[in-house]
Amino acid sequence: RVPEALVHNEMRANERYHAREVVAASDAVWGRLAVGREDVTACRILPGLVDGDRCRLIIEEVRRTRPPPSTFTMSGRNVRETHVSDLPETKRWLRDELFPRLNTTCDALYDALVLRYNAEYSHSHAARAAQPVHRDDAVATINVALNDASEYAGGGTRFEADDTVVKLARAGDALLHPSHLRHAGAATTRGERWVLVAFMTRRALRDISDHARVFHARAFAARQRGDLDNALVLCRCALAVDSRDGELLVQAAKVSTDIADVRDGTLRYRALALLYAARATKVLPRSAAALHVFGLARLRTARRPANAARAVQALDRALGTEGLDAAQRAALRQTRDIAVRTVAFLENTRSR
Ligand SMILES: O=C(O)CCC(=O)C(=O)O
Ligand SMILES: [Fe+2]
Repeated sequence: RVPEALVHNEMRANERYHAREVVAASDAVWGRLAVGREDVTACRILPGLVDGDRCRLIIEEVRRTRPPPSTFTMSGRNVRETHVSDLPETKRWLRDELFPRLNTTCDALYDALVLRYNAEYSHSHAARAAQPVHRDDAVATINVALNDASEYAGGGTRFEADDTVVKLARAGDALLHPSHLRHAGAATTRGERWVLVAFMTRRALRDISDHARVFHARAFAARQRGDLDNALVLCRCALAVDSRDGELLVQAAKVSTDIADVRDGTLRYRALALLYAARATKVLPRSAAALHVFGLARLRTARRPANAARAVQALDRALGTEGLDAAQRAALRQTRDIAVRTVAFLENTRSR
C-alpha cells in the first residue's frame, strides 16, 4: 500500500507544477475578463443559450475565412476546425457577450474552436468524423451546437464515465461541462455537424481541474525511465483524482505487471495488475489495450484452466476490435497463443 503522506505530497507538488503549466498556457490567450461566481461542477444543458442568427453568422464567418483553417491535433482529417482567434467577429462576441453571460468562476478563455464534423470524409474507422476520448486543458468547457441535430446522424459529446452521449437538438443549445471529465466527439455518420467549443480556465488555479492528466504524464515518464515504484505512486495519485480513467487503469496495470516481472516475483503485484486491468475493461470494454493487459494479467495469475480460458476470451475480443494496426494484431496473437498453450498445460497438469 502506498503511504497516504506520499500521495499527499505528490498532490501538492503536482498542484504547483500544473498551476504553472496552465497559467503559462492561458497567458498566451486573450487576457483577463470579469466574471461571476457560480461554480461549474457537473454537466449542464443550457437550451437556447445562443440565438439562431448568431449561429448562422459564426458558420458564415468560418466559411469565408482565409487562410485555410488551422489544424487541431485531437481530430483526424475528417473533422475540420477553425480557431476562434482567426474569426474576429466571433471572437469579439464570445469574449464580450457569451463568456460574461455564462457567469462561471473562470476568468479566462484558454482557447475556442469551431468544429465541423463531416460524415462524407469517413472512409475507414481510423478516419471517422469523430474525436477520441480526452480531457480539455481547462476548467470548464462550453459546447454550443451551431446547427440542428436533424441535419446529421450520430454526433454528440460522449462522456466516458457513464458512457452517455449528450446530443443537442437545436442550433444555439449548449452543454457546459467540467473540462477534466473524459469525453469524446461521437462519430457523425451522416451529414454535417457544427459546434463551437470554448475552453475556460481560472488564473488562480486553486481547484485545478486536470491533476489526473498531469499525474498520468508523470507516471508514464517514470515508467519510461524504469522508475517503477514512482510510476506506481503517480498512478495511485492520478487514480485518487479520477478512479474511472480507463487509460490510467491500463497504465497502472502495466506498471504493476512490470514490477512483478522485473523485480518482485510474488503474486502481490500480479494480483494488483489483475485488479487494475479488470477495472480498465469495465470502463473501456472495447479497448484493445485494456483487453490485452487484462488477458496478460489473467494469464499470469491463472492457476486453473478456466482462468487461462478467460484470458483467451479477452484476447479474442481485443482481436475483434476495430482499428488495430499490424503490430498490435501481432502482439495480441502472440499473447493469445501463449494463453491457449497455458490452458492446455493447466488441463494436463490437473488431469495427472
Ligand atoms: O464534438 C464534441 O461535442 C466534442 C468536442 C470536444 O470535445 C473538443 O473539441 O474538445
Ligand atoms: Fe473536448
